[in-house]
Amino acid sequence: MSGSEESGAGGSQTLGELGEAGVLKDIFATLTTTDSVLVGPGDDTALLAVSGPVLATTDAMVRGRDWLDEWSSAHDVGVKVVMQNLADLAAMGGVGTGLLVTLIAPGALPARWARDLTAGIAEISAATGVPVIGGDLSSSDGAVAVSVTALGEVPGGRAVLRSGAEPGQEVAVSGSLGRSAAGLEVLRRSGTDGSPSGRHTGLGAGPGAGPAAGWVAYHRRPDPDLSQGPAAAAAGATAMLDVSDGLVRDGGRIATASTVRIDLDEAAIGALAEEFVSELGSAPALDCVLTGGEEHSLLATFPVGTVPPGWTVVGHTAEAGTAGPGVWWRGERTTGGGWDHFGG
Ligand SMILES: Nc1ncnc2c1ncn2[C@@H]1O[C@H](COP(=O)(O)OP(=O)(O)OP(=O)(O)O)[C@@H](O)[C@H]1O
Ligand SMILES: Cc1ncc(C[n+]2csc(CCOP(=O)(O)O)c2C)c(N)n1
Ligand SMILES: [Mg+2]
Repeated sequence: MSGSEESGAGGSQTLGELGEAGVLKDIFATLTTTDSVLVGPGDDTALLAVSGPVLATTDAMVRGRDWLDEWSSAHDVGVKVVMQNLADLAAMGGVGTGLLVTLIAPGALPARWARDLTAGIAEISAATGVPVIGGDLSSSDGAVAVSVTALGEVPGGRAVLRSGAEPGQEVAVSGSLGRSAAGLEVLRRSGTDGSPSGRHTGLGAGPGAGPAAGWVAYHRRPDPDLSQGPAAAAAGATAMLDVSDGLVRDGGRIATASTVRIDLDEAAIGALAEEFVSELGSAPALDCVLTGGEEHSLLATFPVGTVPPGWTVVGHTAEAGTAGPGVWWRGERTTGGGWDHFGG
């Protein structure tokens, strides 16, 4: 949001100086709406017209845990935290109807950062047609956290749960795997010491050139094809989720919820890893595909022969058997890897 970064009341102002009303005024000025928003931001609650069952999900990002200021701009964080939520809606076969945004930050935070965050949120909101309908502000002694709650609906009328997979079905992914993790790895290798190569410039995709720059850009602002959620539901997907914590960990969630075994296809996974091999090496490349989080591509199961166009088959389901539900790779159950906020 280059425009408002330069406009407004000076570039060095803090949230404390702007005050709550000032911050809200800035935020409201950037927002767009839709016909189903009967009352938008500014009252005690929003009022939404809905025509059926409502999807509800929430996802938060915390500075130092989910992003580093050296690697991601506030605009990146805004885009990403909304996309995480919209991907969860898509993973049910749904689309968004409204977003609630909470910002918790110290008074010393530059107002420019909050404006840039809001610009990122407003940009993805406008691009996807999902309006911000409200939110909350609170302060902290230093932590910065952004939480988004998304409401949605299921256009096809059938929400796709994690629990519907059956033995003998195909397991497929709607887009890339490992790009966000590869981008994070490129950023890690470039360092966080403030050197020019490790700094977010806000201009290009960041460190590296060619494909690596694309992975970094994807890590900062994931761009999964959200339309594949409703498309998969319409095609008869039996189970679905978005890959936020890694193929193995998230695949395990479908396996457990559905009581099936998922066998990953070595050739298909190897082909997806190929993109990363020359830059990262073979083992890290494979690791990105198997355990990389924050991708937000959709992972779904389909009866054989019904996988929709644009999806890549990465495995199949089988009876859980005496070993129980789980994900199998190269003939063995795999449990390790993937993201866990508390390290489990
Ligand atoms: N603090 C909480 N209180 C109540 N329910 C929670 C809480 N945290 C998570 N859940 C629920 O647990 C389930 C798993 O949450 P999780 O955040 O892992 O979702 P996910 O879709 O697997 O991951 P992601 O949020 O990265 O997309 C969800 O149904 C979520 O609503
Ligand atoms: C500085 C920094 N370190 C690590 C990561 C990686 N990371 C953070 S949360 C997450 C999984 C999804 O979380 P959730 O399940 O809450 O949506 C991953 C893979 C990052 N983005 N930035
Ligand atoms: Mg999810």
